[in-house]
Amino acid sequence: MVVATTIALYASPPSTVCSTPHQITASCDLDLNPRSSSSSSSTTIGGLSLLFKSSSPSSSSSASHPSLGDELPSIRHDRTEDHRTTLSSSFSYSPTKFIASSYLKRDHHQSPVSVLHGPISSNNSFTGGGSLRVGSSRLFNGFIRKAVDSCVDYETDSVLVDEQLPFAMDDEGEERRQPYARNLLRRAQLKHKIFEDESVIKAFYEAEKAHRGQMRANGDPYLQHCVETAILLAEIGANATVVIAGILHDTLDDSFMSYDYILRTFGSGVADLVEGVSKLSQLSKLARENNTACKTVEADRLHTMFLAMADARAVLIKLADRLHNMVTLYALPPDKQQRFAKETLEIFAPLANRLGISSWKVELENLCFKHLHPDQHQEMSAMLEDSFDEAMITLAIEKMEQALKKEGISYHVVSGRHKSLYSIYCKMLKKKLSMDEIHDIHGLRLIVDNEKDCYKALGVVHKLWSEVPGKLKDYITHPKFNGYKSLHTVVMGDGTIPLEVQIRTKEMHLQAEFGFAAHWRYKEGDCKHSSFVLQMVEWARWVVTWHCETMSKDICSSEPMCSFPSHAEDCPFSYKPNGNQEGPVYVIVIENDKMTVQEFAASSTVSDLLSRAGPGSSRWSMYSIPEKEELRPRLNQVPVSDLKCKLKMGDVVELTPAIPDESLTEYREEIQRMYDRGLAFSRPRRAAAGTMVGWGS
Ligand SMILES: Nc1nc2c(ncn2[C@@H]2O[C@H](COP(=O)(O)OP(=O)(O)OP(=O)(O)O)[C@@H](O)[C@H]2O)c(=O)[nH]1
Ligand SMILES: Nc1ncnc2c1ncn2[C@@H]1O[C@H](COP(=O)(O)OP(=O)(O)OP(=O)(O)O)[C@@H](O)[C@H]1O
Repeated sequence: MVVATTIALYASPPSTVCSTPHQITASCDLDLNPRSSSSSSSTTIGGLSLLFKSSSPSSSSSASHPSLGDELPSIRHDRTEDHRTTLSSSFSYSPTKFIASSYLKRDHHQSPVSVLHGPISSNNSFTGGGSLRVGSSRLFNGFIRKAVDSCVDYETDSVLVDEQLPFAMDDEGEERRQPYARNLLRRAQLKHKIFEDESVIKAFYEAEKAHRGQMRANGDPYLQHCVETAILLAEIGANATVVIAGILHDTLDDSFMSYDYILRTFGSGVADLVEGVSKLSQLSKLARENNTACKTVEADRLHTMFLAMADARAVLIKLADRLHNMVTLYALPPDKQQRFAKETLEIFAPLANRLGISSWKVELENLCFKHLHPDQHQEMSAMLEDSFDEAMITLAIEKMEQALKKEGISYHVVSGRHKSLYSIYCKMLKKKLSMDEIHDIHGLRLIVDNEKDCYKALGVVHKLWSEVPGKLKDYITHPKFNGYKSLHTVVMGDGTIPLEVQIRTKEMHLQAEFGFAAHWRYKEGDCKHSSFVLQMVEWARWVVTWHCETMSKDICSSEPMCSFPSHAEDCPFSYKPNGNQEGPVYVIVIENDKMTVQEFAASSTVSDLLSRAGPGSSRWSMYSIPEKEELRPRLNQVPVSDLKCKLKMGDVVELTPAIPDESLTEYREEIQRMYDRGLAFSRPRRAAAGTMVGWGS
């Protein structure tokens, strides 16, 4: 059965809600009525809202987002009834968003990457059928194409998708042998057409073989985790390469499967991504074991390192992996739950935020909150279950639309959101407020054409609802220090619930989502990010956004609505992977079982690192290293053989590898000899002899 899939992107805030699995989308022209025979789900990415609308005779369920978590069991979907829910029974949490947009009326000749676009029609976009449509929009031909050239494997994608597979499928035989696997695959296929892709099916059976017999702590077959991870990726619009890498993401670490095998079977695009995820997993494990994430500076470096050292898509896979692990965290012992939740809150939720995948960020944060502060979580969930008023937001959007039309004010998007549980909790703590004093639990955002319309629309809002005195903020006349512009007001919505309304133009909105006043920076508070970090984040967001763009069958003649504000030719935030060699490198240094994340200037070498470690802190001389490999510092687990070797982002340098007990005497002697030479080297340098291997500094 062919399922037509439409991907729509809206300029709306990332969705945040914790009381309901329903997404409600209001629209003037398109049939986005949740009760119609189409099903849809939304998520946000790159600050964009993505609406996946899938019209299929079988999709009879109401519009719903695939839900995650188990905040509010009373509204849990029956997984047998709703094929949009994820496979695990513990999933029920879902963000909600309310969007009404005159953009829905726009034709489909638009680049889906633009932040303020309406829906992009894209039949079969999940099948990856046809080659990837790189360069189909001017915007894409320009900056993004250049920026991602070196890291996105669109060639590989198209090969995978278009050509005959270089292997014989034996899935029928496999199916007979592993009926549970067949069921798992069928259910994944019901959720996403991409799971009907031959290469994805092949990956599924490879993963099944690789993980056969392995079980998760919650009793599920391991394969289930691989599929759930891939489903999460498919849900944000990932293409076959990423979904395949998602299915195989644990094979390098947890099975017999080798990089070479993945390379031969699926190509370098998939193999490199799986390797990237494996490296991220190792780093994250190191950080977790060393509590590194608790230290702000180091956590910050880790965020940047994650984005910089791997293709941003590997980070996406790692995030999906972590999200599913968080959903099933209940199955681990309490101390592990705490460690994982802490690390997720400190590393992965901010990463999701930086990448603009707010629905994942919200889900991760709420799950962490639940594990780290179960009492507060429960108390707040109960309170919010009463106070969240979904219908009020839908109604308010409708009223606003009607009033704007009546006044002849054209608008682009009216969107609404509930504030997430965790966000409310943080705001209460930060501002020492009670829940009643938080006035933006319910919020609307209106995006209009020009500044004049902002003020006109404000008048409309104040006519519709009564203004809460003292809450009007005119950041247009008086922009914030970071350049943030918008009008904010709080009104009493229908009933007694306050409603925050933000009104801005497209340009102001782009500034608020990306660039200097970007929401992720606002949320990270006072951190002073170097321009390198800012560029890295913007670049990673672009890679991710670009990646989604390729998912949609863009129309070649599409004219970008407005270009990304911070990525003009001379934009200081435009990260150029090849051009910008000046950024620092972050390296993990392990010495005496202590891990630090250190920053080095670009082009620094192992020798620079050793000299920083200093003679007192390490037994290595910066000029020479022992002949015995076991005694050498290790760079990414390999004994260093060249002190001039350049450090790369994310390298792991072990200064004090474990020495086997039985050889201690022998090693001590060698260390002593090395010290003697090291001292000699601090005077005029001479060639190392005997057991030493000499390297120039
Ligand atoms: N992207 C971005 N959004 C911002 C920024 N500053 C404020 N906002 C948005 O505007 C909302 C309210 O900000 P303000 O009106 O300044 O309110 P406040 O005094 O900080 O706090 P409350 O009034 O308690 O919400 C925030 O919840 C954000 O959604 C910014 O610098 N960047
Ligand atoms: N009034 C609103 N209408 C629509 N979306 C909003 C509104 N206010 C914030 N958002 C968006 O909701 C998402 C979640 O934001 P969140 O509620 O966590 O923080 P915030 O309200 O922006 O900031 P703070 O917690 O400091 O008040 C963000 O993408 C934000 O841009």
